[in-house]
Amino acid sequence: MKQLHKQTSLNHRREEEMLGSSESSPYSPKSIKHTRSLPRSINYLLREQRLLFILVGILIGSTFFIIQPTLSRMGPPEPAHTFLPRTGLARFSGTRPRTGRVPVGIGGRRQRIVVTGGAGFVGSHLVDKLIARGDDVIVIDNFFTGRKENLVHLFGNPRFELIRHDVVEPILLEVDQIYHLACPASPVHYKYNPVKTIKTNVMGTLNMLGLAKRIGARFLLTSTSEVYGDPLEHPQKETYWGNVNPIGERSCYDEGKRTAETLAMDYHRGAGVEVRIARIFNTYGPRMCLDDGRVVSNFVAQAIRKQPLTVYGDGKQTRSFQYVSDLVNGLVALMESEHVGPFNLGNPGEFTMLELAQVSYSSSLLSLSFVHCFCLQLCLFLISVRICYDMCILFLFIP
Ligand SMILES: O=c1ccn([C@@H]2O[C@H](COP(=O)(O)OP(=O)(O)O[C@H]3OC[C@@H](O)[C@H](O)[C@H]3O)[C@@H](O)[C@H]2O)c(=O)[nH]1
Repeated sequence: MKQLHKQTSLNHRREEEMLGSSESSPYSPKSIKHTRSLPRSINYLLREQRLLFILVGILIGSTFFIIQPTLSRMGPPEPAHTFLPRTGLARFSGTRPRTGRVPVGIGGRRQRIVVTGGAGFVGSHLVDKLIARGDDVIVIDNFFTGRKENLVHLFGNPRFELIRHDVVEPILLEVDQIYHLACPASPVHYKYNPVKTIKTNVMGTLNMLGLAKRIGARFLLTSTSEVYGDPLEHPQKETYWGNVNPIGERSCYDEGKRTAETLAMDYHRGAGVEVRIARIFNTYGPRMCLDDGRVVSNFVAQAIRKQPLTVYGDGKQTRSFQYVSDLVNGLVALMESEHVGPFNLGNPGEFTMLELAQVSYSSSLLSLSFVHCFCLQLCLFLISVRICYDMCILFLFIP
């Protein structure tokens, strides 16, 4: 401590001496530099028209920065499929620019879309379509019936995000469109926990409609043909109000979806939310679970396992079946249209469950006979190759 103190005092003294000497000298190096460098820099600027070049450079730079935002607004025309929301924010801000305010560096033309239930059978096909056309897609799913395998091919895609979230809880996101699919749809699954099913339909739809209202997004509800209950009219038009049992085993789904439709229309009429309502009829296609419990997957699973096909009741009840890609095209077309709905999405051709069973049975026979045929031909080919080989050995090497 002592030594340190000593050194400090010595240094202090040296500094004082240096300061004193510089003050006492009338020509300190600093002041000389200052007085001489100022006119020299001005001279340098004025020589060889340097100042002129600097001014011209500033002029060109400012012109570019003034004109550039105007040019970026005059971008190429939007592709036919893009939709830009005209509600919500437009009402609050009077005249909303078509692309909205987007941070620098983000392409303002792409749409940001939420798909609830996007890891499910229909949802994952919808996500594929939206990603393929160039949109940014956020999937919300609680994986009750949805599976990550349905979306695993999109995991590396920078325009895709997956959030594990249950729609019965609120969530805040900034998007242009909301496709609301989240709800178990197979009778086996929705009857498994009926209270949860109706909660998902009511609370989940309420939360997503609240989000749509808050951010000015367009909202599409995937309702169901089951809102017609046990219909007394065939085929069912959208104007038919249905024949639904409010206390039955299926009511959690039927009445849940009917309430969801009511909520959508109330938000539309009361809060000006742009809604679309699709009533989806029976659908089939890839990514249906074999244990889904619906008639198509049941028949396929039974045919593969060579079990008898189970037809419930007398088998005379009719259904129509559409392929999943047709449904997805319909959902997107409805979202982009001006039709609020409700709008039936299905195949117009109906047939009975007995007819479906017959078709499934003949198809399974066909596929079996094809496999058998192929195996038989393969065996014959291998046997003939072996015979040729033996014959060659016999004639060439045996004297
Ligand atoms: O193994 C089976 C399964 C089902 N069925 C019958 O096949 C018919 C279709 O039943 P599904 O379970 O496939 O589907 P449902 O038509 O009852 O409900 C469906 O309707 C439309 C969608 O929106 C709903 O998500 C879905 O629940 C019913 O009459 C059912 O009794 C069989 O005969 N055998």
